[in-house]
Amino acid sequence: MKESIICFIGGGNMASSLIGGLLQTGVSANNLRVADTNPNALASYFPIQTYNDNLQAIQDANVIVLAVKPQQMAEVAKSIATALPEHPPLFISIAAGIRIADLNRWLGKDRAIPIVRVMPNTPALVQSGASALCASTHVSKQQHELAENILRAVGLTVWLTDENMMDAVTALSGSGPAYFFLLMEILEKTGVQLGLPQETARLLTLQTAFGAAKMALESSEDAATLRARVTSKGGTTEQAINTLQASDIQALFDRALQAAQTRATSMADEYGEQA
Ligand SMILES: NC(=O)C1=CN([C@@H]2O[C@H](COP(=O)(O)OP(=O)(O)OC[C@H]3O[C@@H](n4cnc5c(N)ncnc54)[C@H](OP(=O)(O)O)[C@@H]3O)[C@@H](O)[C@H]2O)C=CC1
Ligand SMILES: O=C(O)[C@@H]1CCC=N1
Repeated sequence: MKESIICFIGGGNMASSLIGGLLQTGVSANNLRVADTNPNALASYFPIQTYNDNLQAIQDANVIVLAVKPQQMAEVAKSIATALPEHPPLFISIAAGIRIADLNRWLGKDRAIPIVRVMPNTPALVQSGASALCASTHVSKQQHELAENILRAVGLTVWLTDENMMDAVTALSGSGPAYFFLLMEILEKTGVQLGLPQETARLLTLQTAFGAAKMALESSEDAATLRARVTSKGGTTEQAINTLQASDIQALFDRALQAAQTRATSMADEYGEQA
């Protein structure tokens, strides 16, 4: 990965998290590029080369990370196709929903293009991302390792052989940080309502979230057991958990993640097949 030139097309929220995370891990700024409709804003954040011309940005790149919105992907990929060399570089797409087959058709028409579809998440910015990766059959062993090295530099990686699982991953870990941030917002607000100063409620919320995640990651016990250890019989936690379960919090999350997964699948149809 050290010598590879990695070019991001689209420099929004997710690309910025990946770029920031890669820079933090020691990837040289000389090896990273980003193209965006508004490159000036990015140039002030990151010490890397920025472009407003995608075709100029991809010249000599070993890896092209497609990081535009799903609805922009067909147009962007078809335009890049016009400038691809005989031996195309590795493409990494992070777009929700967009299928490898559609990307290959837009990028290569009938020729095979090495594509790894990835669903990362924004904690990549602090090297704590979670990414699922799925490779097209045209990805070489070296390119497979390259994609793995890029994403592993910013967090956990898991490989999927069944691309159909990517929409479930999107619902779980792609969107997942937002669920935890929402819970943090709720806990902080409720703490204030219970009489705590705002900053105290904020700090206690964040440290509790961090501590619970760290403990769950480092423990050999499952989340249900760790929860039971907090829940003293006849105590305070029991009251809170009973209240949450009386409103069927499991059913609520079932519906929420189902809705996210369904949207990922519908985006694939909306912006893929017919695009
Ligand atoms: N945000 C997240 O947590 C995650 C996002 N993703 C995926 O990442 C992708 C990007 O999402 P996100 O970063 O949130 O979206 P953003 O809108 O923040 O980023 C997309 C960027 O691409 C730019 N852009 C638009 N058209 C072009 C073009 N033709 N050429 C170059 N750049 C262009 C946009 O500019 P402008 O604003 O001017 O249009 C914008 O800056 C999506 O496909 C999403 O599904 C995946 C996992 C997590
Ligand atoms: O909300 C979205 O569509 C993107 C994909 C996963 C996280 N953000």
